[in-house]
Amino acid sequence: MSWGTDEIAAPATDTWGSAAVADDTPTDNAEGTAEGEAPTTPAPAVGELSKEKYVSKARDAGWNEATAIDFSKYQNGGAEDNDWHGAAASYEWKDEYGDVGPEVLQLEMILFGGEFQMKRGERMEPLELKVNIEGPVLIKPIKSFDEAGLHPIIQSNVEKCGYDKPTPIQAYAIPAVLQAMDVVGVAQTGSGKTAAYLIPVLSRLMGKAKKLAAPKPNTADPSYNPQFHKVKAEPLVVVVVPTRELAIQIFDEARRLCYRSMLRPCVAYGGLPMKICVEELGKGCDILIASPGRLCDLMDKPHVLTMSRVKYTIIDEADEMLDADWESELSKIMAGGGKYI
Ligand SMILES: Nc1ncnc2c1ncn2[C@@H]1O[C@H](COP(=O)(O)OP(=O)(O)OP(=O)(O)O)[C@@H](O)[C@H]1O
Repeated sequence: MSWGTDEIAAPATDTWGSAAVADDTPTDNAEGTAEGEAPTTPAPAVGELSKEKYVSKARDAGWNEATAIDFSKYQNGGAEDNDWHGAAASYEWKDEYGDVGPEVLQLEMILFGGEFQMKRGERMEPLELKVNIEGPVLIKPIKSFDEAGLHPIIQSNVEKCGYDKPTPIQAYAIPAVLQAMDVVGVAQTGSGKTAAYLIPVLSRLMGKAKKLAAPKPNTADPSYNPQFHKVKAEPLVVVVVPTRELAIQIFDEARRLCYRSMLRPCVAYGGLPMKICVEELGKGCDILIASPGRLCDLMDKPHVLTMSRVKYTIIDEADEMLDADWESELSKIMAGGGKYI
């Protein structure tokens, strides 16, 4: 795994943030097909549905929101708040689906309806447009998401998120990642960096997930029993973030973008009961968003997590993560659990 040589920089007057995507599969091309897509009936637009009705149906159907946890039950200390966002509803995959799962309107309301989740950024227009690119290849920016040749399911999820057009960082980073480049992206805060790496990475994995991903249990099946059916988490994508707030925010975006895909996102961050983390990972995990300390703890439990299938490593807030404080954790993570300093 190497650090990026192509740099995308959008100078701004504001706070800065950065994200680095490292791709372990440099020979692949962007996938743009949805062979075997399951036939679906067109759904009414979310806005036309009665939100209350679908959210309440969703709850009846067992889709769980992030729920408060009584930490006194776990007694492992260290937890400062009592929200466990890792158990928030995400798309549950069944073996019998083809490459694309059917729509679940109740979940769609939760993911894209906006009751629980932050969605489309309203202040994208005034974003600074000055862009610097460094690297051997000149990237032609995309002007629309259509132009990017995304997998249809990711394209549809982007539309459901209400993203009309790519932000500057997305216009450059999406085609670069789709062309299997390692990318270092720097842009002002709130400029859509999360989607800038998640969209192309997920799009590239779609269609290949069946081949690449580890088998996962049918958690949607009522007979699912964690004791017997739990698996080892073998993520294809690891996103490392410095704070739990950021981890939760990225997890939310991943839940939306993974809708109707067999890619299952999970989040793990410090301060939360390890027992619950392990339970969630035991349901299978393709996209792992984690804080460095917790990720290293999990890597020390090879029966819970292995990094052997990782294809993409993303370091969010890379400027902060590359600080000396995180050196040993990052060395371990980048070495994939093998030798590290
Ligand atoms: N193309 C787009 N059009 C409209 N809204 C978007 C687009 N891309 C992302 N957003 C929304 O913009 C908001 C900010 O995005 P995001 O959190 O990814 O920014 P960021 O650059 O990662 O910020 P930070 O540096 O604070 O982490 C989010 O609500 C996200 O859903």
